[in-house]
Amino acid sequence: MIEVQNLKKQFRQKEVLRGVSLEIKTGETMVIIGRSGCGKSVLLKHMVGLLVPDEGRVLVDGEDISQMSKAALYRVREKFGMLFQSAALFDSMTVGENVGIALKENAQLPNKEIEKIVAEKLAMVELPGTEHLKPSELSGGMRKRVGLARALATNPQYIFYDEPTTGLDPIMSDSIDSLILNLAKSLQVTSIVVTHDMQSVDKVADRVAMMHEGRIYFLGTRQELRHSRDVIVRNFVERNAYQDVEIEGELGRLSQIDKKKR
Ligand SMILES: Nc1ncnc2c1ncn2[C@@H]1O[C@H](COP(=O)(O)OP(=O)(O)OP(=O)(O)O)[C@@H](O)[C@H]1O
Repeated sequence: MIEVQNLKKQFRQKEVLRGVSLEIKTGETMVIIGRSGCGKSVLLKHMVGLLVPDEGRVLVDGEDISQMSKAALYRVREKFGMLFQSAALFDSMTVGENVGIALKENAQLPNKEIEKIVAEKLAMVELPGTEHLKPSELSGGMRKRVGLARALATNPQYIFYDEPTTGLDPIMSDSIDSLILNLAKSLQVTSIVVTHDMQSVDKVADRVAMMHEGRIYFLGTRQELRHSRDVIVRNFVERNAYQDVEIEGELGRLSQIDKKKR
């Protein structure tokens, strides 16, 4: 279980997290949504110990990772698999080498064993037998799958996905969502997914946390999200980004009229 408690983070003058609290239960898929720049990635980075909070803390299975030593954090991170937005593959290495990199660095396994695990993980992401390819030979969707196979290599308990479907066409996005769903079921991992993509929310989320103005504004199941009558939630869900601009424009116009009257 991951417990985020009253997390605050400021960059220069900008308060990005203003007291975020969130519990992610073992085995669930939590999807974090919110408008661009609202702090989703910053929250995710705190959860994996890449950022240190100004206030508050993050507990992973009861251990506070916020102030941990590097060595202790390294041990906790062995529970994590991370799929970053860009998939972050090394272009000079083959697919097989990319997937096996953590096993080579940490586990000190014999090469034959590493090859076996790499083949198994590539099969899990439906890319069997692609070990010899170079990342430059892959499509965007395939790169994400390889990134996911690499995240799975060390048998993580928690998988973090940062915008897993961004930049992919709808069919490719859907197949990545299916994969997230299948892995969550078959491996019983806890998944944390940051996304803008409402199709993904509908497909994979057990619960949804929507961030707004540095806090968790909505927390509930995907059905509750769909049925919410809250204007800010509705705006996001219906992708009605223009409405905010219209409201702001309208308020600006009204305040001008008000000034003239005075
Ligand atoms: N290391 C940093 N230094 C300074 N500012 C940062 C840093 N990391 C993030 N920010 C700022 O924090 C805010 C939130 O960024 P974040 O990447 O978490 O947004 P996001 O919700 O993930 O957006 P998107 O959906 O566009 O990826 C932004 O204004 C960003 O510029």
